Amino acid sequence: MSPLPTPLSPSSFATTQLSLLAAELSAETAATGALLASHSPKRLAAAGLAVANLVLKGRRTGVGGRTVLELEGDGAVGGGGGTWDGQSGVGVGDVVGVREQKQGRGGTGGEGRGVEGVVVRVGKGVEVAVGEGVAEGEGVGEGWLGGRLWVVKLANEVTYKRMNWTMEKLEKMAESEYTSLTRVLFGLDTPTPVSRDEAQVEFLDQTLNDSQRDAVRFALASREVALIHGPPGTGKTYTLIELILQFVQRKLRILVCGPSNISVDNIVERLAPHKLPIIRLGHPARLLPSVLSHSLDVLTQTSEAAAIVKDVRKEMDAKQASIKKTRNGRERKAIYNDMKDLRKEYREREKQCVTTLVSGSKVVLATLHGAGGFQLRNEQFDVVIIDEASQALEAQCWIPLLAAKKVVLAGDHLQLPPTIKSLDHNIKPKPDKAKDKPKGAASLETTLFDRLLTLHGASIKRMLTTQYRMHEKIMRFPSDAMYDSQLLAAPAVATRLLTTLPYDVQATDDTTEPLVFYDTQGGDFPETTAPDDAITTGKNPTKSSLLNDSKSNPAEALLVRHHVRRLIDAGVKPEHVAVVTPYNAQLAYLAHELRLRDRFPGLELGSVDGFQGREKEAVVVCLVRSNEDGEVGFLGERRRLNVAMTRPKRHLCVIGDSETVGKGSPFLKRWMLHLEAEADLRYPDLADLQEV
Ligand SMILES: Nc1ncnc2c1ncn2[C@@H]1O[C@H](COP(=O)(O)OP(=O)(O)OP(=O)(O)O)[C@@H](O)[C@H]1O
Repeated sequence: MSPLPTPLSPSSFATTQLSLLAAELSAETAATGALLASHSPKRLAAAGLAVANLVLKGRRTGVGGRTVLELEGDGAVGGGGGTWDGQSGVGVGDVVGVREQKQGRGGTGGEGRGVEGVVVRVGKGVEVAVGEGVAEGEGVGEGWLGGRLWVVKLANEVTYKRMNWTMEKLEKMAESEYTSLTRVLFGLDTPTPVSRDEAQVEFLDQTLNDSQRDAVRFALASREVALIHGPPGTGKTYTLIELILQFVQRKLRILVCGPSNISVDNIVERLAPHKLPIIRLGHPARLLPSVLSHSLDVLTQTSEAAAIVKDVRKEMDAKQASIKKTRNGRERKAIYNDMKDLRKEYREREKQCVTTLVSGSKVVLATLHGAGGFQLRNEQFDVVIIDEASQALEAQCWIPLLAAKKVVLAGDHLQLPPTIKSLDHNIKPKPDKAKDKPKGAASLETTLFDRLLTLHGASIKRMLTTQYRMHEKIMRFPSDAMYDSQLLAAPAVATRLLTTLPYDVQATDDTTEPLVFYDTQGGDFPETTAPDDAITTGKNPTKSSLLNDSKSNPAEALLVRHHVRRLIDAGVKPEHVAVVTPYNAQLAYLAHELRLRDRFPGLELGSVDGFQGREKEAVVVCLVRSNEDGEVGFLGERRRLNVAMTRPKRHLCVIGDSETVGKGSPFLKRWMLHLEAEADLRYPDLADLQEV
């Protein structure tokens, strides 16, 4: 990352962001369009981008009067092969298309009728709240919705609107309008130095460790900006809860945001027991059930403040009933007019109710996107806290920041940044948009967290150093290679093994060993490039390849199966084991060729990127790359490897070719040497891995 000029003009920053965002949306739309045009629903499903072979089981009216389609796997087709298994890449909150799945061979995802909607639930099936396009009477057994269906992720243009609006506002802002926070965040001013005396704090939670206390003190004392750097498992959220309580004690009003609903709900859940007046903004369908009692939408119907709304609702219902009774045209018209007035009154009272609820809350929580809603338009906050800030686009962070006085960002810039499609050279934005991309501009991958560290240096940051997740031996390499050897394993986790799980696990070579390395060097475990219909048909040179020359390694996949079986045979529950690999083609191979999930129900298979923020008792990491040229592709991104190796609590098993991988980068070389020296090193024999 090259250092950004200091200081940076907010207006030219905004101009650059607007072009980058336009290129990103265009890349996202182009990628979706190309995939749909060139692949069958089944292939897209196999790659985790869609769910195929569904049927409509029912429909109901959801929150906000929207139609919710309840879809389930088609029993006639049987399991596997791309049917819904609860673990595809489609998740709650995603914008998706529900489409007719044409029968027969050769059909692509671009064919068939469809509607757009938002996923509101996933589980055995998938539920989608749809917008326009589903006829009222259309339902099970009728129209195209009565046939076989599939669900595919689409580009979400809505998420760009608020970012664009925010950047346009910043672009046009006169210098005299900049807040002191804005000036500091662009390096026009330096942050006010923090004096030690200001930072006397009586901690409410006595269990906070020293680095957590330091971070809280610093974030309380800083005037404009504080970064809390939380490496994996170091209690970032734990620390933020104390910080929020301390701010509230100081009579400050707080807005807490995160890039995803789950990041926000995580905080709501942990804040709830403290009985503060808190409000969670956001569509109830997208919130965790456990936080619904704090949802603004729900409170607008159930709280005391909601009484004024209820009265009008009753009157409206009564009028509605009286319309049915009267046949006189003039009377009807009069009632309709009354209804119109009542509806207006209803909306006004609802707005008033929202204002009462929001302004009465000490802590408001919303996604970064949600913070741009009408509910917060005239609200002032003393501090904005952004959790998982290194997973958020900077333009997204500015949605709550334009009017803020102070910001606390929590995150880890040494894990993966948000995924940026326009950086993927396999996806070409439309030619007319491509020219908008400014030369040498910062990338969307540079987060606010990164940029501020480069701009103001480590003095605006405090790092949490005790981790509560990994066995000491699992932690050692990431600590040394990524975090300046600063991590410490909390005593409760430092020596934890699978054999001390709270159920019976046999002591074996695997369960008593926190770090295992199967070195597949020697050429018996070669990688392969996923066969891809976009490549093999070669009909259209612009169309996108489904797995983007994703790699798989069938022999290493057998080794994964072998190791997972050994763990499970020793008594480890499948739900306590995850297999993580950077390559989607390998995931598809494990899921569909070896059918690992069917064999070991509860076992989780995931991509490294998708597993960020998660943890498991035992994790098998399969590196896949094995070739003579020492090509490692995106294994070369050390933040990705850092995420992969910091997910397990008690057992990490790495499967990889040390010869190939070690050539990839100095970081990978160092990791391979570390594993050879410190792990239980095994040289597998392909002959032992066949199915028995
Ligand atoms: N001071 C502490 N004493 C005891 N346990 C702690 C302490 N701080 C954090 N923990 C525990 O460590 C675990 C991780 O905490 P938390 O979820 O807050 O971490 P995080 O840094 O937000 O996680 P992630 O790495 O997923 O971002 C939790 O189980 C939490 O209870």
